[in-house]
This record gives sequence, C-alpha cells and structure tokens, in this order.
Amino acid sequence: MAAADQPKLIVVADAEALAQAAAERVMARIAANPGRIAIGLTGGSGPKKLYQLLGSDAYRGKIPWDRVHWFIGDERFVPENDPLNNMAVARAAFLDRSAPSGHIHPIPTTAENPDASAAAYARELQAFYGAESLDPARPLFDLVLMGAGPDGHTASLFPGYPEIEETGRWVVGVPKANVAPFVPRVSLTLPALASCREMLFEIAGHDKQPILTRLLNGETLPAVRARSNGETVWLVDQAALPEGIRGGR
Ligand SMILES: O=C1O[C@H](COP(=O)(O)O)[C@@H](O)[C@H](O)[C@H]1O
Repeated sequence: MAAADQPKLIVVADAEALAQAAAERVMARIAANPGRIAIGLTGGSGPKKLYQLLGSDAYRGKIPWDRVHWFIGDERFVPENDPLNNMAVARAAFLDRSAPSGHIHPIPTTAENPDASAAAYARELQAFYGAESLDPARPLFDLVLMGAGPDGHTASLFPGYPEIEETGRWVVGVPKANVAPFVPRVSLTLPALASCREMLFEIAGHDKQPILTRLLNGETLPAVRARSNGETVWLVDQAALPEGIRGGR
C-alpha cells in the first residue's frame, strides 16, 4: 500500500447529503471486498445520521451482515449501556437490530482502568487480524470512520497529549479528556487507525466551521495527523466550510 496521501476533500450540500454520501462509501468498501470486512466506527455527533441510515430499510437489506465486523476507534470509559458510550450509540442506531453479536466488537469498559481496557482491546484486534504487528500490505480495517472535535482531536487523541505520539501500541488508555465529556477514554493510536483502506472523516454543521478552518490551514492537530495508509477522505458540508470558500468547491 502507498504512503499516506493528502486527504481528498469532498463537499456536499448539508448533513443529510453527507450521511447519504458516507453510507454510499460504506457500501462501496463492502462491495470491494468479497471476504471478511472490518469497519472501525466512531463516536460523537458526526456519524449519528449515517448510523440511522445504515439501520434504515434502504440499507439494512443490502449489507452482508455475516461478513462485516464492527469495531470502534475510541471509547469513553463508562459502562457499555451509558448514553455516553460510543458503541452504545451505534448499537442502538443500527447494530443490535442486524449484526450478529459476535461481529460487534466494543472496547470493554469493565476492565479495572483504561489501560487494562486498551490492552484487552489490542489483544482482540490482534486476534482478529492474526498478527501482533501490522503489515502495511494487509490493512487491519477496510474502512475507519472519524470525526474532528472542537480542539482538533480525533478518536480520543487530543492535541498535545502523549497518546498522539504513540507508535508501538495499537490501543492506549487516555486518563483525561481535553473536551467534554471529561471522562477517561480508550483510543486506537495513529498507526492502528492508519492501517485501513480508507479513513473517512465526517465534518458537518456551522459549529465545525472554526475547527475545519484550522484543519484546512494545515495546523498539526490530531485530525490532520490522522491519515490512512490508503485513502483519506474529508467529507464536509457547506455549513462547516470557512466563509471564503463556501459554495466554491
Ligand atoms: O469525544 C469524541 O469526539 C470526537 C469528535 O466528536 P464530535 O461530536 O465533536 O464531532 C469523536 O470522533 C470521538 O469518537 C468521540 O469519542
């Protein structure tokens, strides 16, 4: 697989169009792989409409549920049924209704602390992958979904925090968050997230305009440093674009 390329920017009209475009990219990645598929989900506000779409009749019947495994890129260290739990949101929106339970891979939050949870999830990912080190020619994920927080964090990798520099471990405990909710986190690291055929950011809404402006200016924030070893796509809507380029892309 080639070295990480620049992200491809795709601008759509609004949040509905963005969810639709994201759903089509999910389906395209599934169609591209006739074997076992691994998708890394994300939390936060970005993917909620996409998850509703994947749970709708229009998509449910088209997804080969027996071939797709669903992971999560980061988790809040709260019980698995807590509304703040990222995988709980995905489960409620679409997974629980359709995915075999053995194909849903939450980050365990019953471990004694975030580090223990991270170590357990790394073992689970390595067992699934069949190796303890990542082969650049054989990505861990077909697709990884990502968001960008107001401080430029992605997954639970916060600017200036040591976890963003991790190069060895696949998953790390994050003792404290930089933004709400201020609960400890568990996050995949940049190398683990990079091991994918496609990394897809969803950035929508006027609230995201300040951070998208910084990302487009190339500030070395986690959401800019996160790149796929394959294709990286920033899917954004008009409302999130900086004023100067709105309507112009
Ligand atoms: O806390 C988190 O934040 C990021 C960004 O979420 P957003 O709501 O600001 O769009 C998200 O990608 C991550 O999964 C989540 O845990």
